[in-house]
Order: sequence, then C-alpha cells, then structure tokens
Amino acid sequence: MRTAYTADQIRAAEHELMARLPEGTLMQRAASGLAAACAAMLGKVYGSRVTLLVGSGDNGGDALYAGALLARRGARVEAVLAGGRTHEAGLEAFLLAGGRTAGDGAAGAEAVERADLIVDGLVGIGASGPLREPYWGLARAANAAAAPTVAVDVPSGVDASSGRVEGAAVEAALTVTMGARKTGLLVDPGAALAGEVELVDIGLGPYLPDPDVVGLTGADVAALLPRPAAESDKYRRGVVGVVAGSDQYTGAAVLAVGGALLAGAGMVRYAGPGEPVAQVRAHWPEAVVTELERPSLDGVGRVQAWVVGPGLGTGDWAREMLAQVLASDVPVLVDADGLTLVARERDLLGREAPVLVTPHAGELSRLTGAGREEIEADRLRHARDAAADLGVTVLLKGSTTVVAEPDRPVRVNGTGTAWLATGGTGDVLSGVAGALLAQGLGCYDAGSCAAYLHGLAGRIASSGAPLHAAGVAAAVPAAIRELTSRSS
Ligand SMILES: NC(=O)C1=CN([C@@H]2O[C@H](COP(=O)(O)OP(=O)(O)OC[C@H]3O[C@@H](n4cnc5c(N)ncnc54)[C@H](O)[C@@H]3O)[C@@H](O)[C@H]2O)[C@@H](O)CC1
Ligand SMILES: [K+]
Repeated sequence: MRTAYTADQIRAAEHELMARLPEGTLMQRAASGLAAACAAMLGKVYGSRVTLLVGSGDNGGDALYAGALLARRGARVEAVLAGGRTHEAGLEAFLLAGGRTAGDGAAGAEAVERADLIVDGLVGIGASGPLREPYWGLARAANAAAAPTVAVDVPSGVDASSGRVEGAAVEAALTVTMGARKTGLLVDPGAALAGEVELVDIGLGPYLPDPDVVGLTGADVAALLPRPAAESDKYRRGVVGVVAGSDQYTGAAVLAVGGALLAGAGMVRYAGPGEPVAQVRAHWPEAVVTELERPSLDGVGRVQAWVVGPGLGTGDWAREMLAQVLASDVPVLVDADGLTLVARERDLLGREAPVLVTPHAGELSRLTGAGREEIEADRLRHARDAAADLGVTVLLKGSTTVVAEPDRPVRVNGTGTAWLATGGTGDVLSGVAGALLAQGLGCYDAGSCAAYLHGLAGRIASSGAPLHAAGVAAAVPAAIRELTSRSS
C-alpha cells in the first residue's frame, strides 16, 4: 500500500521526530538521499554540470546540502539563489565544498540552460499559493531547458496536500520526497508533474498518523481479489445484474455485461428492451438475458449486486428501472444516465444497502453543482465532499481515479493511461466493479480494485497505441493474470 500525507500531517510528524534528534539530522538524511538520486540520474558525477534552484526555506536547504555532496564528488554545481534569504548553514556547506552561486537574473538563466541536471529546491511543503516571481520564471526556464529536473520533496508549484496547480509548476523527471509521500504526488495534475517518485526514509514512520490517501499496489489488489475456491459454483461466485443500454444505445449494455463476465462474475443477468437484448445475446451467449416488455424487474431473478445506468437513457422507463434496482437490498453501482437521474431526484439514493457511484467530472458536476473544471483541479476534495454529502462511495473517474468513502482515506489509482479516455471504457469499468461487488467486496474495495484492473487492462490493450472499449474488456483477464502471477 502506498501511503501519502498532507503537508500539515508531515510537518507535525517531523516536529515530533526532530525534538528527539540533534539539530540538522533530518536535513542531512534528506540531502544524502537526494544527492544519491541525483548521482544515479547523472550516471557520471565527476565533471557534470548541476544547477540548483534554491528558494528561501528548508527545501532550498536540502538542495544546497545535496549540491555540496555532489560538488565533493567533482560535479560543477551552481546555485541560483532565488529567495530574499537563503538557508545559511546549507549555503556555507555548499560554498565550502566548492559550489558557486548565480543570481536569479541572466546568470541564473544561463546556469539553467547549460545544466546536465536541474535540482528544484524552490519550495516544498512550506509553499502557499501560486509561485511568485522570480520562482515562477525559474520554474518555466527549468521546464524549457534540455536537462531533466529532480524536484526536492514536491515539484515547486504543485500543492503538496492536493496535487493542485495554480499557475506555473516544475515538470520533474524525478521527485525525491522526504520521509513520506505527499498527497499531491499521487493525484493529478501533481502526479503527472512529479515524474518518478523516490521516497527517502528519514525515520518519520513511527510518528505518522493514518494516511490522507492511499494507492493500492498490484500485490494489494491481488490479495483483495476474490478467487474461486474448489467448492465454488456459479451462484456462490456472485451473480451480477446489469440494467444498461436502450434501443438507442445498445453498446453500453454489451460493454457492461462484458466487463462483468470477464472480471470473474459467476453469472451475469441482463434485463432490457429488445434491441440491446439482441446485441447482448449475440456477443455474450453466457449471459442470462430477460427481454422486458415493460420496466419491471419481476421475474429477472436474484442477483448479489446491480449495475445500473450506462446507456439507459433518462426517460420514464429508465427512471422506473433505476428506482426498482435501488429498491432492492443488494449493493448497487450507479453510472452514467443513472447519475443524471439521481441528480434530478436525490431521494432515490436513500436506501440501506451500499451504493457506489462512478461519475466522471461532468457527471459529478451535475450531482453536486460544483463546476467541472473546479472538480478536475481538486479531484480529492470534490470526491470526498460528494461521498460525505450523498452518503455513498464515490469513484471519480479521470486521469487519476479516486475512490472516496466517508471516514476512510481516499484511494487513488495511477494505473490508467490517457488512451482510456475514449467512448465505452466507463461502461466496462462499471461491469468490472459490479462483478467485484457481486463477489462480496465492499464498495470501497470493489471500486478501487476495479479502477486498478481497468487501468491495467487499458495499458495491456493499448501498449502505447489507441484502444477501444471492447479491447479493454477483453484484456481484463490478462490484467488479473498479471497481478495474481506476480503475487503467487
Ligand atoms: N523540517 C525538517 O527538518 C525537514 C525539512 N525538509 C525540507 O524542508 C521543506 C519545508 O521547508 P520550509 O518549511 O522551510 O518551507 P519551504 O522551503 O517549502 O518554503 C517556504 C519558503 O518559501 C516561501 N514561499 C512560500 N510560498 C511561496 C510561493 N508561492 N512563491 C514563492 N515563495 C514562496 C516562503 O516565504 C518561505 O520562505 C520540505 O519540503 C523539505 O524539502 C527536509 O529536509 C526534511 C527535514
Ligand atoms: K521543490
């Protein structure tokens, strides 16, 4: 499990640890980890050119101490001193080791341009608000330079506690983060700017509280995934009911049923009108299909979880089907058109059994009234607020998919690929999550494992090229195989 923390949580833990150690110990630990990561990236340290961007706080101090270590190994290290003041002891050590300084003007810009490696020590967890000048200009110069940038703790300009970026931010190839991961390194847009993330252990572990967010690893997902036992039969392995698709949108039904079948459901029951029924029958002879003359679940049979909404439409038929599904006593996943209906009629969500909603930012915007762009910029907060407000589990889809449930750390997923942003992939995700719900996982685990599997299936289906939703569904077994073989 990858854990991450807000700036306040880290600061409190550092405070406790620092009180037990001689002054400067933590920064020395941080700097030696940082210098080692820079050396590994350079390959050959001797004779290389390293340019440090040094802000006025301890983040700059880390950079200066690491610069001193690199200078002692023969690197030509220049420090661009950007703040009104500079970490005194760090600067002294740096100069003593043979480092040189440049101002933040033309000399600094040249030092950035000619570097083999840039170290971003402008701001870390002490940052507030968008980068101010001259930091802003230096961040942009670093991004424009040919050399890769190693960010100290967080890429400057990324809010450590949310991943939010206002204005300019450093685009790092590697972020060397001190003591514990920061939330903003796991959530886009911050995650995308952080590059690889390397954690330097400074001994903070025993002082950390419960994490703010967590990211499941492949081994975590493999351990959570239900596996059929010798005595399993199709009913005990979980029956998923799918209410999706309409005479107009038949594909959503095919994709959601496919996602559920290929994610290991024991059986999938599909109920809908004539057109999607014909399509589901043609694609998935294994599904048990009921053609409906009127919007009613009578005679459809028992299921352990429902998936409702993709391609369903938003008219009277759809509304009635949604209401009947939600009136059942099993877990329900609501997606797509189902969310539009719920946005109109929130009372539909008032039920005892668990609900997992799977909106993208636009659908969440309809549900909560917050602006779509505002949601994209601060995915964590909006997913959390919606979960608390609606009393359900929220899986917010997007470049970083996040799963929020009241009183639990938000789970973030980083397995996706930008190629997944194409029609129909969300229908597959709802089927996959439905299969996990039917097999007995709670909404929190089902949502986060489904996001992981779906992202991995997307990578397998894509291999760096465009993919299509049916291909993602087809790759789900390969994703499960990859996870379970790695962990066995
Ligand atoms: N406290 C410790 O013992 C340790 C701290 N560490 C490092 O120290 C960092 C935190 O240091 P600080 O608390 O000094 O804070 P930072 O160095 O992150 O930044 C604070 C400084 O930046 C300025 N600043 C804030 N927002 C700005 C903005 N938007 N534009 C321009 N300037 C801005 C402030 O005026 C202040 O001088 C961590 O991120 C980490 O790199 C590590 O060395 C581990 C140990
Ligand atoms: K930084």
